[in-house]
Amino acid sequence: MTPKISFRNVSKSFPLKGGDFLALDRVDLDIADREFVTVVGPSGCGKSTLMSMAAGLTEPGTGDILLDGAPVAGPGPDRGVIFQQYALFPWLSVRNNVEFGLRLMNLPPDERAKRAEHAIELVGLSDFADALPKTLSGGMKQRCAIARAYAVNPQVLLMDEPFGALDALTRVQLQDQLLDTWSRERRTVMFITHDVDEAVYLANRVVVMAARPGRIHRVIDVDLPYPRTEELRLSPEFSRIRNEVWHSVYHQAPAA
Ligand SMILES: Nc1ncnc2c1ncn2[C@@H]1O[C@H](COP(=O)(O)OP(=O)(O)OP(=O)(O)O)[C@@H](O)[C@H]1O
Repeated sequence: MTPKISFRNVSKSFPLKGGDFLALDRVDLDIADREFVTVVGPSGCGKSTLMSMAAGLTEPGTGDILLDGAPVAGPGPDRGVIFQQYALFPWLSVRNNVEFGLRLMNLPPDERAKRAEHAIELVGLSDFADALPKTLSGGMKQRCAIARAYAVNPQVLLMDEPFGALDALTRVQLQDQLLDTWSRERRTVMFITHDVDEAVYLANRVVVMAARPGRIHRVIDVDLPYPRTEELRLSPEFSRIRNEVWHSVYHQAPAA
């Protein structure tokens, strides 16, 4: 089956004074349709650059990035992008923030309203649909950002440290919320995080990257059932995979 997203021999350099800096070196990765893949690795290993290329916001230097087998040629409504900073419009209510992306799709107003309503319900924000972002907690703002991405009905969600700014408890709650949303309306997800527990809890597979140059170090299968639960999080099987990921992040041999 054609992978949903493919990185084929992707390298990327950025110009630096006195020469180029190789940020990503020959990355090969296939992500299957409806798979949940998390990406971890040391700071500067190129996680955001990789995701930005899948989003069509950054061009690969060499190699190919394919979506359903066709080259990515810029951003598109088939990919929803969610960053750590909530990127909500402060003057718009939750409902209007969620509807914003739909306006660009030229949908009739009643269809727009219906879709926004559904996405807001999906992330559990129905009681706050008319609230302004400044009255919401960080977790609620991020749920609003997720609803906005979902409303456009993208096949792929690209999430760059979306819970990075949240406290530990809110973060865990949003992980459950995201998995609940994903299990009800499954999309292909590529999710970047610095948090090894989060990476294992969410994913089908964890991609561990290494730095200097940025590259894929290991891909670790998370052979644990969904729904993921607190019990599972505290289980020996979870610990085993978590330790394996932790070890491969923190004890990387330098590149040959
Ligand atoms: N536009 C740019 N110009 C020059 N260098 C860049 C640019 N974007 C990224 N880099 C460099 O490429 C490398 C990878 O950056 P990237 O942000 O992708 O890493 P990351 O793994 O997401 O880091 P972090 O975990 O700290 O967010 C870094 O060394 C960074 O300085």
